[in-house]
Amino acid sequence: MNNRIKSVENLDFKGKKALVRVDFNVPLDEHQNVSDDTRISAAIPTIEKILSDGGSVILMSHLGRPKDGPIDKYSLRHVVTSLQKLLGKSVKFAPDCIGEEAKNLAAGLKPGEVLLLENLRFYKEEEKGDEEFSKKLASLGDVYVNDAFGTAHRAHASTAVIAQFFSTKASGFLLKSELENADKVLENPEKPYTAIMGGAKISDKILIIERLLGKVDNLIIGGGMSYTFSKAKGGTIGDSLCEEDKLDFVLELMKKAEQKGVKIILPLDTVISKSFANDAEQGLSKAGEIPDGWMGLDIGPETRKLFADVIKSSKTILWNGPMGVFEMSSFVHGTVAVAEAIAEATEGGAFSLIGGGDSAAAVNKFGFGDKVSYVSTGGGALLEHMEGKVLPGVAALMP
Ligand SMILES: Nc1ncnc2c1ncn2[C@@H]1O[C@H](COP(=O)(O)OP(=O)(O)O)[C@@H](O)[C@H]1O
Ligand SMILES: O=C(OP(=O)(O)O)[C@H](O)COP(=O)(O)O
Repeated sequence: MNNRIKSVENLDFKGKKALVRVDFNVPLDEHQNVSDDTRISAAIPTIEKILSDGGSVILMSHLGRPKDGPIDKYSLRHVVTSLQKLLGKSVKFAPDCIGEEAKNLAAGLKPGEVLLLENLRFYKEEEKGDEEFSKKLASLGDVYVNDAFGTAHRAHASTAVIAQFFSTKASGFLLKSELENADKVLENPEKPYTAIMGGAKISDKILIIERLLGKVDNLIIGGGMSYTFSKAKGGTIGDSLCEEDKLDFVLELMKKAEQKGVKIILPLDTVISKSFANDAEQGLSKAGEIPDGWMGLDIGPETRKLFADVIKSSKTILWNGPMGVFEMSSFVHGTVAVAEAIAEATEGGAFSLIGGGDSAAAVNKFGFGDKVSYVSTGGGALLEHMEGKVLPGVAALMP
């Protein structure tokens, strides 16, 4: 990381109110309980350092992608219990991230106290990087700290624009250590270098793939991402996830990969389902031959073997995005098979880096967290850092 950026470890927060951007975009179960607290626990060292100096902490984050203002499903209130448990102390909650109540709660914070603000994305100004909104948030604290590695690739109000309103700004422990760990791979990746992409954020991550082509030898595409590739190649994909406006882009991407000598490895078969439900009627189809009225929700057994063989012959492995809807027991097998192959490759000496909110949750859920080299809290952020980009959330911390 750029060594001109201040770190919380070199600051004294005594008597200060630190406004800390964290990434508490965590998976919630059907009862709105946190189902994986990796991202919350990863932010604890920074919070504790500020509190132990005699400062107070105002936490701000997004949760999910709300489109039309406040909605209970995406309320950060749902993370309070987990946060309190991990911190071992009570946390105040502001039901709006700006406005009178947030101001009063922030102003009344005593040293050692923690306040969590409601979801920043309940305001469209957050993603737009609106200056006025940033200023209102900034008025809540004296010092700005960014520890939201998972969101550092977004040039949003709370991750980037806000920094200009502070004379003291710093990276948290998590942001710093994530960048340092990723840099170990970035500097000298041993070959063959294989990237594995899956998940559901297709339009974002398809663009990243293009830029990874200059770095990797193999690119495995699974999960929700793969159906756009199938369709672009002329296949039928039923009701599977697809980014229609990226079909031409994907064809270009495959051409570019061939020119660069990068192997793109796509699924051979797909577990299909009549609806997006664990207990719906299920079947198996060849990739690109999914009948109407069905959707692909996991990679099939032939694909699992194909992907595992490539992974096991790799020396550097970068994985973001589950291979299927791993939250439902019927569609876990692809993600488990890939995690197993990565664990085996790692045991044989490969370096494996796995990132993303859901990917980290999957790896932990299936017990592979300590069988891979490093689990990052960032997915898109990790990939963008790995392609050599300075992330906006990091750039904003430079003096
Ligand atoms: N075939 C699929 N159809 C629909 N959703 C999928 C499919 N495969 C994976 N997913 C979903 O992708 C989500 C994770 O995607 P993403 O956010 O891109 O990953 P990460 O958080 O690890 O960066 C999971 O919730 C998973 O259920
Ligand atoms: O979960 C996140 O990214 P990830 O899915 O790439 O790991 C971050 O919280 C960023 O969320 P966003 O992709 O809605 O901006």
